[in-house]
Amino acid sequence: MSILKTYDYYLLEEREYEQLLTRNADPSQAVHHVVMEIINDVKTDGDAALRAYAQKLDRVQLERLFLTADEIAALASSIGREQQRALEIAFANIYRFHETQLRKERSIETMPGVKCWREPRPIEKVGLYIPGGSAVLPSTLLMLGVPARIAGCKEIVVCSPPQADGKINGYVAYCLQLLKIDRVYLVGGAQAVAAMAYGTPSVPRVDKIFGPGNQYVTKAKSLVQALAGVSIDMPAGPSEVLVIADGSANPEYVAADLLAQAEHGADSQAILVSTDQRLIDGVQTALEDQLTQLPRAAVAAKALANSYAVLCDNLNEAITFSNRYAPEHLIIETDEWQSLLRKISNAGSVFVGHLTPESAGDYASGTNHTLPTSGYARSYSGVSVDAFVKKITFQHITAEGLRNIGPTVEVLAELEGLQAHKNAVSLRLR
Ligand SMILES: NC(=O)c1ccc[n+]([C@@H]2O[C@H](COP(=O)([O-])OP(=O)(O)OC[C@H]3O[C@@H](n4cnc5c(N)ncnc54)[C@H](O)[C@@H]3O)[C@@H](O)[C@H]2O)c1
Ligand SMILES: N[C@H](CO)Cc1c[nH]c[nH+]1
Ligand SMILES: [Zn+2]
Repeated sequence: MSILKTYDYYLLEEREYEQLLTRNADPSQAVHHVVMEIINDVKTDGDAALRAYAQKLDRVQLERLFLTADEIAALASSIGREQQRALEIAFANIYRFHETQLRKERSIETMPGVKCWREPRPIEKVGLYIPGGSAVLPSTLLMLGVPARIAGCKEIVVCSPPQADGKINGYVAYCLQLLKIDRVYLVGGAQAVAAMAYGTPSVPRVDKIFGPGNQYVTKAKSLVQALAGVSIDMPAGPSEVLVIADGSANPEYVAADLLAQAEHGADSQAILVSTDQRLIDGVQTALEDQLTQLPRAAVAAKALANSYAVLCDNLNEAITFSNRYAPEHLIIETDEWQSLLRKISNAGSVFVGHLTPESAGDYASGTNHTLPTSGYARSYSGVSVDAFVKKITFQHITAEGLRNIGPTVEVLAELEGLQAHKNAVSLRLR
């Protein structure tokens, strides 16, 4: 039995091609309506709405909506040394990769005496959403908290769904300590996004909201961006992977990489694009074997039911398909990977060679795992330090500079009919 339905690239009609590229559509607007109601409730009722949704959606009764530094420290102390060490190494590698992103830019003299430059300034208040529905992801806290710290953000608000005991996971607590964040809000889903967008008596309003999440979280981020005037990092919804593999690939590795994203959630998608039918057959067999070994087999099996394989004639076609799909993660498992890199135009993060599992980037190699999904890799980058700063432009003009640039500005102001603009220059040239 084949787990992945296989399409022949050559036989794809345009409409079918389009359907294969579409994911997480909400045609009945069901998610939209649910999320709109949650946003309105939080906006109107504040903390009371957050408590009610914690009860309804997370099955937890909460008095206080946050944990203090002492409570975080107690939870963090419960985790093992091996796990602490792994989180510390991940923290250090993520820090090392991201700190170079805050490089000072050069000042440019566009004409003699006319100098222009840009300087970054941290976004003052940022909100980080750490998913906690089907799996708790402490790694996501490192992926968001490290660039926020490097950028110098003054206030870092962290929200994550409460566990059944009304607390958070000890690994998340340890990451909070590594990041020197001394409070965490026990709020999940769309209600967390709404709380950070509007503010409630307990949860501070922020200037920009970051973080991945399920379809409710992702929808809430796009809605509050329009309704509350708060910025967001990007649409970072259910995880996706597209693997390009040829006859040189190991089917066991390919199957493992597909399953690694499939186990995130039933709405995840794992796509195999190959030039070799035997490789596709081998991956199907390996998927069957490996799936039975997974604790989250039921979730992964559902995700694979939304997934598929595409058989192409050559690697150029494979890249063309991938560029149109614009995957969150692209893995290239072929000996030819070097010649393909320059042809990649749309992808969140790329993993090349047979020994580069995507899991390395999910946790510890240093790159960021908060990435655009659902085709948004066509126009968005993943999270980086840049996302936590604004870049302000500056300029200084000398007397010589004004003589050089002034006449041009006068002509342009005149042709736009904006006399006051022209005067601001002419007065200084007199
Ligand atoms: N793109 C990325 O960068 C990236 C990174 C990490 C994780 N992810 C994705 O993040 C997602 C995490 O999802 P999750 O569900 O595990 O955690 P989550 O924290 O995003 O969502 C859990 C919350 O969803 C809300 N919710 C659940 N059912 C609801 C309903 N019927 N109506 C309204 N709200 C409801 C609840 O408030 C709950 O607390 C996964 O899809 C994973 O693939 C993406
Ligand atoms: N693959 C996820 C991004 O889509 C990130 C993650 C966190 N933990 C494991 N994986
Ligand atoms: Zn992952």
